[in-house]
Amino acid sequence: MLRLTDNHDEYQTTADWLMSQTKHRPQVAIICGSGLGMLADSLKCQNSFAYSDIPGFPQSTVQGHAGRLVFGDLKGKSCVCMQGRFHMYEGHSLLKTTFPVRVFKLMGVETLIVTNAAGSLADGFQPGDIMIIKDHINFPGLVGLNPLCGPNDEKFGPRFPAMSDCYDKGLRCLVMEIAKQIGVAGLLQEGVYAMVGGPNFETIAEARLLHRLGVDAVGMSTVPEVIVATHCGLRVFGLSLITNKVVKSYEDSDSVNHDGVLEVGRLRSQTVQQLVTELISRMEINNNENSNNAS
Ligand SMILES: O=P(O)(O)O[C@@H]1C[C@H](O)[C@@H](CO)O1
Ligand code: HPA
Repeated sequence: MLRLTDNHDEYQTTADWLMSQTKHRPQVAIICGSGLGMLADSLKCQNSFAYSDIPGFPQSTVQGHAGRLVFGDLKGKSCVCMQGRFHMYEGHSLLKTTFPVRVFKLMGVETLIVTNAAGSLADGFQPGDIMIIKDHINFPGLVGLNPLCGPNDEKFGPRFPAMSDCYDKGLRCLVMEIAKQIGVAGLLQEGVYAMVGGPNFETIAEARLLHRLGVDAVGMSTVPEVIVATHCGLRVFGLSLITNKVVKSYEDSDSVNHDGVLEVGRLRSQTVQQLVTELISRMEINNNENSNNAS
């Protein structure tokens, strides 16, 4: 079993170090998926840190994940943006892949926005569509690979957290509204994201299985971050950029590759950025600066 040695002090040490290096006290955290690192570009008054300079932080090894933490202001809200996330297939434990989420909680963040690149199973979805995540299936979790395995840290949350409403409904409706107002509603979908372990893409038999199980989009990340965020009481919103259709037919000669995934990220970067910027601008924040109950 992958374990899992982090303790509360390790998160606190990293949070304290960051708060000693920046004046920003973020209310919103954004995790950028493959090829979506430009989400940090809209932040004003930036302070940025290479992951390699942050005590306790894991390192990004995947192309399209720059490995930088960017603090800044966006439309009156203080934000922190991860340009690069950590994946289980890189060799990190699941708890390590979610390390920043608890650090953000200790810094006072109350809302987490997760983004990813994903392949579509749903028949009506096209590459370039943007899927609001309504729910997820945690395939690694179904066989016991869950970031919450091991001793529970009650300071963060309960032993048995509910996951039936982890993607905030109010924020999902708000993004639908925004999409209509900025004229991109035609690109928007809503659906179920499934996490698989990767790093290989799916076989055709696996793709057919996922399709039958009701998966709309599949990827290799996000779910552990959402579980840890929900466990510690963060409000969560998630977007999948559909970068490819998952091949479901033996007759189909298409095949997916990471460069193609990054290319669709570049093509849709502006629209994703617009949606996330407007969401942050319009979302309500409790302004509970550093009044979290996890410290
Ligand atoms: O970090 P995300 O989930 O956006 O990355 C996806 C899944 C793999 O890491 C990679 C495959 O192209 O993109
Ligand atoms: N499968 C899994 N992960 C992915 C895909 C895919 O087709 N596209 C982007 N990330």
